[in-house]
Amino acid sequence: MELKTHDLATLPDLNEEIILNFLKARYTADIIYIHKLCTNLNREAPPHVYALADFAYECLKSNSYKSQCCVISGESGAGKTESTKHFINHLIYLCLGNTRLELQILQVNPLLEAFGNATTLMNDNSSRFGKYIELSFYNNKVVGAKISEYLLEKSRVVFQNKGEQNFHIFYYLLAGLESQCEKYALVDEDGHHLRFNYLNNFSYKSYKNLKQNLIEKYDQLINALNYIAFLETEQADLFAALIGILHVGNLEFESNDEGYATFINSKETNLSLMAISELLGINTSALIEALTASIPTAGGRDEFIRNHTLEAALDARDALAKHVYSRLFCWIVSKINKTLSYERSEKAGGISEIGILDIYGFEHFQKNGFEQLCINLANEQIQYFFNKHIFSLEKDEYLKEDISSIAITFNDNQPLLELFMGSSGILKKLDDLCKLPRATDLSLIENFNKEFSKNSYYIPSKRCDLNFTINHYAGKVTYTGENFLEKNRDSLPLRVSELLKNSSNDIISEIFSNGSSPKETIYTSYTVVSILMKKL
Ligand SMILES: Nc1ncnc2c1ncn2[C@@H]1O[C@H](COP(=O)(O)OP(=O)(O)OP(=O)(O)O)[C@@H](O)[C@H]1O
Repeated sequence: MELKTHDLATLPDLNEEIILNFLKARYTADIIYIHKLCTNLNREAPPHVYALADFAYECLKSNSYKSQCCVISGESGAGKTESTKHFINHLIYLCLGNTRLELQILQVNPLLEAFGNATTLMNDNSSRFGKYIELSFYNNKVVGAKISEYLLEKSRVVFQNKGEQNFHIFYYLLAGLESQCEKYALVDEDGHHLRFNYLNNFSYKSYKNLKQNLIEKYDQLINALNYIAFLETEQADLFAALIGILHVGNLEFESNDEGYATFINSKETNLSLMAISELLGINTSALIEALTASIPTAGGRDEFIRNHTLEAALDARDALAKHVYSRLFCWIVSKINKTLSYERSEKAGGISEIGILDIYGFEHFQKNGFEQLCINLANEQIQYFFNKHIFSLEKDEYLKEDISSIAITFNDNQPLLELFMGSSGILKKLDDLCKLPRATDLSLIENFNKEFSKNSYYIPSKRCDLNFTINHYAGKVTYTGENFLEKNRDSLPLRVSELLKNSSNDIISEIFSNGSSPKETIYTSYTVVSILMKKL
């Protein structure tokens, strides 16, 4: 096929066949990524992510160092993360990138993807967090970078839906640390691979075919960690903590005659207990006590030790795993930021920034939970931002020029944002009910149905169940309110966090010594979406 144009939008007819033939022709001719075509606002440049990066860079230079922001959007699997990487790659190319800092910036993505991405039904490498990357420029050269991360999907650490996986890092470690399988208790006393409950869709049969690839990924990860200045001792503590999390998932409990949780003593659970003591560096008999009973807290409601039900013990166990993982993730990001930071005072005045926002795309699965609700709400925010800029501002422009005959209509999603984030909206109700000890997921959904049924964006279930449907800009999505309260509370028993604070694993004790991180308040969903809104 002869390529008459590089811009599909200029073709008179456009269908799937034409698009695929066009892409194949470009691929065969090897003209997909050519940096030099997209420089100095080249008029001949094709519509391309490189051309966009070039445009941002030129605006920054020509606009007296005016900072720029690029928002990348699209549904899950659309190519946002890949585009972000190409965008940054081209910016570095434009700065004639060859400094150590620039090479470090290029290593950030594989590192973050190992810890923050996972295989989902829609994408083998789906981002399970949102990120905003700011590159700082001084005299048109990159002098530093900063990453902000949002709303890591921590529930994935303890459970994955059918056909999905846990965060990539766990599989890289299983392959990469195989030669040290005894140290990490990856095999039992007969030398058989241990099965980890937190990798619920993982089978060692399929792992055999993937192993080589996973080892390569592990090696790349080590390179990236070394390059971004993670010390060897830090890497050892980090990996110990991560494998420790997998062993936490193998702690099992049962309900005794009185309805209280007791630890199941077995060969497997004892092996994991020993591994936890070694890897997470905590006293495991104190851990079992902390998972099966709460002690009174100063000013708290309880005066006596309260034994946990089986459900409460399992929740406490999973909360431990989720909190350790999410704090490790924050720790990694802050460590990266330290390496990539620069002395602001030295360069005061002439600094400008290009920011790139890449969040997880809109999701619509067969079963959608609290995580999908937060992700889709964040995407509604981005849609609102687009509407405002593309339609509203365009409309104002027309009116300014007295062109009133062109009717511009668009679906304004502001009422939907109000439904969620208004002062008596869904998120406020959720937070309010989280404070009531007797509230249940069912009473929460009943409350939603009572309050919001009249809102055209909210459709209650016809059955008396936990489902409700939201009329999103991208279509209707039915959510199940299962575990909404628990996930929004996101609390860690005090005794467990005390144990972690005193851990002999240096990273664990560090990340639990600084009190609760700001994101771990019960207002999780509300806060995160608000922060994102401010960024836009
Ligand atoms: N420019 C590209 N070149 C080649 N493959 C691509 C490109 N963009 C996307 N892909 C393919 O599509 C997959 C999904 O892309 P990507 O992870 O960037 O999607 P996303 O929009 O960030 O999704 P999510 O919201 O789930 O994170 C990639 O793993 C890759 O296989």
